[in-house]
Amino acid sequence: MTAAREQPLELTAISHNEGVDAAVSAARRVIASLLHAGDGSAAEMKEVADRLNAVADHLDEHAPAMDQRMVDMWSGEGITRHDPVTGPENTIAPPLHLTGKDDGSVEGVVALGLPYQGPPGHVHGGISALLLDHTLGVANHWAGQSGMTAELTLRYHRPTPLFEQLTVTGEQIAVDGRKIRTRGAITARGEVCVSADGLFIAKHLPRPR
Ligand SMILES: CCCCCCCCCCCCCC(=O)SCCNC(=O)CCNC(=O)[C@H](O)C(C)(C)COP(=O)(O)OP(=O)(O)OC[C@H]1O[C@@H](n2cnc3c(N)ncnc32)[C@H](O)[C@@H]1OP(=O)(O)O
Repeated sequence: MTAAREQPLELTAISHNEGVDAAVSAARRVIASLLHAGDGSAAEMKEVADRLNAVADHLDEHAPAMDQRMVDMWSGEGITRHDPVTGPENTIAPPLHLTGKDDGSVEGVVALGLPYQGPPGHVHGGISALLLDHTLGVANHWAGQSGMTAELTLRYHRPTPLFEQLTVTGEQIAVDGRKIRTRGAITARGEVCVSADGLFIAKHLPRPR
C-alpha cells in the first residue's frame, strides 16, 4: 500500500516574494490598478507613465542581453519560472499553481481579476484556452510523455466567473506512438465552465544554448 503523501507534489514554481518575484507581484498590481483607472482618475497619468518608463529603462540597462536571457531561462530541468501561466517571473501569469496528484492527473487553483475579463464579470475565452493548454501540457509532463499542442478543442459550458476560485485540471488519457491525448477542465463552485480535449504530438524544440 502506498503511504499517503503529506505534501502535494509541486509542478509549478512558488513565488519567493523577494527579488524578481516581489517585483513581478508589484507589476501585477500595477496592471490591475491601471485597468480602467483612465482619465477620470485623480492620479496624474502622464507622471505615472514617466515613472513606469523609468523603471523599464532601469531594468533594461541592467539586464543581460536577450540571447543570454533565453539561455538562462532554459537552463536546468523541470519547473519553469518564466511561463505565462504559472511563472513567478512572468507578470502576465495569473499565476496558476499546479500540483501533481497520485492518480496521474494535475490540478491547480487560481482566481482571475479584471485583466482577464471577457464578457462582463467573466473570464475571456482565450484566457481559459491559455490555462487549459498549459495545464494539459503539464499533465503530459507529469504522466511522462509530453509534446507540442497540435489541436485543442474547447467547449465553453457556462461563463467562467472572475474573482472566484477556479479549479483547473488536466489528465493524460492515451498515448499512441507520437500522438498524445489529454483532457482537462475549468470548474467553479463544482460546475464545469470549460472542458478541453487536446492532441499533442511528441516533439521538442531545442533549447537555446
Ligand atoms: C515539472 C513540471 C514541468 C512542466 C513542463 C513544461 C510544461 C509546458 C507546458 C506547455 C504547454 C503549452 C504547449 C504549447 O504551447 S506548444 C505551442 C503550440 N503548438 C505549436 O506551436 C505546434 C506547431 N505545430 C507543429 O510543430 C507541428 O505541426 C506538430 C508538432 C503539431 C506536428 O508536426 P510533426 O512534423 O512533428 O508531425 P507529423 O506531421 O510527422 O505528424 C505526426 C502525426 O501527427 C498527426 N498530426 C500532426 N498534426 C496534427 C493535427 N494538427 N491534427 C491531427 N493530427 C495531426 C499527423 O497526421 C501524423 O499522424 P500519422 O499520419 O502518423 O497517423
